[in-house]
Amino acid sequence: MAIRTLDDLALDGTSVGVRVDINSPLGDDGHLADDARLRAHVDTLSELLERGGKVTVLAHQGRPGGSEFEPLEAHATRFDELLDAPVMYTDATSSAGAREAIDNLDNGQALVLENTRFYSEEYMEFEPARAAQTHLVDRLAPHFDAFVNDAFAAAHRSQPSLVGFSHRLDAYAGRVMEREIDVLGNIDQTPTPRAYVVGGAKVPDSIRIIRHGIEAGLADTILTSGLVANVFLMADGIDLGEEAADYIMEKDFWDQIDRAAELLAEHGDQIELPVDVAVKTEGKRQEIPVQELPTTEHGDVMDIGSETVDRYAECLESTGTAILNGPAGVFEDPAFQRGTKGLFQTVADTEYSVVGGGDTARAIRKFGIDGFDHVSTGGGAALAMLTGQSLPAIEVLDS
Ligand SMILES: Nc1ncnc2c1ncn2[C@@H]1O[C@H](COP(=O)(O)OP(=O)(O)OP(=O)(O)O)[C@@H](O)[C@H]1O
Ligand SMILES: O=C(O)[C@H](O)COP(=O)(O)O
Repeated sequence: MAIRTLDDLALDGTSVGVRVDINSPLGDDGHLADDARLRAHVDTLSELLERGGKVTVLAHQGRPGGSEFEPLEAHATRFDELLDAPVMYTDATSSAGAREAIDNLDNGQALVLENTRFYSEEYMEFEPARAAQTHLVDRLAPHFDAFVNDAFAAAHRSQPSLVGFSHRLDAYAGRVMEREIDVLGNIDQTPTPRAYVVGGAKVPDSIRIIRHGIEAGLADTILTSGLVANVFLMADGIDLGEEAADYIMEKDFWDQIDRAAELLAEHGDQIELPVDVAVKTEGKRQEIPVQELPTTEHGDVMDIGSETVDRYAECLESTGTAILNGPAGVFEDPAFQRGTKGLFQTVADTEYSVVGGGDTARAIRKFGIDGFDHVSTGGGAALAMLTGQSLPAIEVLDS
């Protein structure tokens, strides 16, 4: 891949359109509940500003109709605090007013445009050449001298602001994009043996990651946890009880039990399942060996048990690379954090560790776990890369 980076971009009063991904969880009153994605882009934006660029930031927040579909004013205010340069905001994306604000920027000043998804074409996916003709790109491109894409977390979307500008302007990867491509695009070069530590609740995605990891020869061992492990346990013939079965049914994951059974039949020697689990009994955590399931009084299976954490830790001791996606349990509930905390700490202590997933990254921050070699900013994008798919917004940067 030949992707130009900020090292290849000469800046001297240059007007740069920069696509970032600052799509963030919002509090009830619309404030930013987590600014991690904004902080991730500080290096790229500071570098462009310090080197004399006139920086216009494009980004989305939420999805049309969703509760987090909000303006970017709070994001602009936070950038103003995080960056050593003035950051302005305009509540327009490509109107005459927005274009005038871009043209009025001085060297070293930044402007955040309004949520790109307030404009309807932005929530559609196009071939890059067609995306370059959309109104948003058509109106803004003449006001930029160059385009920087730093929005790795949205790189799996072929939406206008992500793939269109690269057809009209010289395009470069920002520092976040560069590092993500470097790490996730070179997983096959990391120390072996490799373990995929797969948990969380997106069972179909996880099963795709596991199959690709094994079949592409990337993963030597799979350590399952979270809801993913529950599905594998059921596929292995374990009766988890009525509540767990109802939950799998409610999530429409019934057919995933067959997918998991196929994987166990083909590659069972590489896939580890929990030996004990934590359930909710009268509101409290209770750990039960898997062989003792189902018990009549317990509720849903909410976490992996301590014995499983120890066994997985032993396995990771001889692992060169651990790739982690998905919490080991319902970590939002204090009674079911133990598995996630224990397992994540062990992964962080592995020789080389890579982490992907929005909730996974949130759990890491919540528990203050340090020591990972790479924490991806991407959820769906990291997942797409780990399953060997090519990402449209990265493809168009390849010159
Ligand atoms: N045993 C379980 N039963 C039900 N839910 C679980 C279980 N274990 C973990 N979870 C849930 O999984 C969710 C996170 O899983 P998910 O697959 O979305 O992670 P991620 O890939 O890091 O996140 P994102 O989707 O934001 O990229 C958490 O909300 C957690 O409560
Ligand atoms: O949060 C994400 O994964 C990215 O910002 C992409 O958002 P989307 O799934 O709404 O396109």
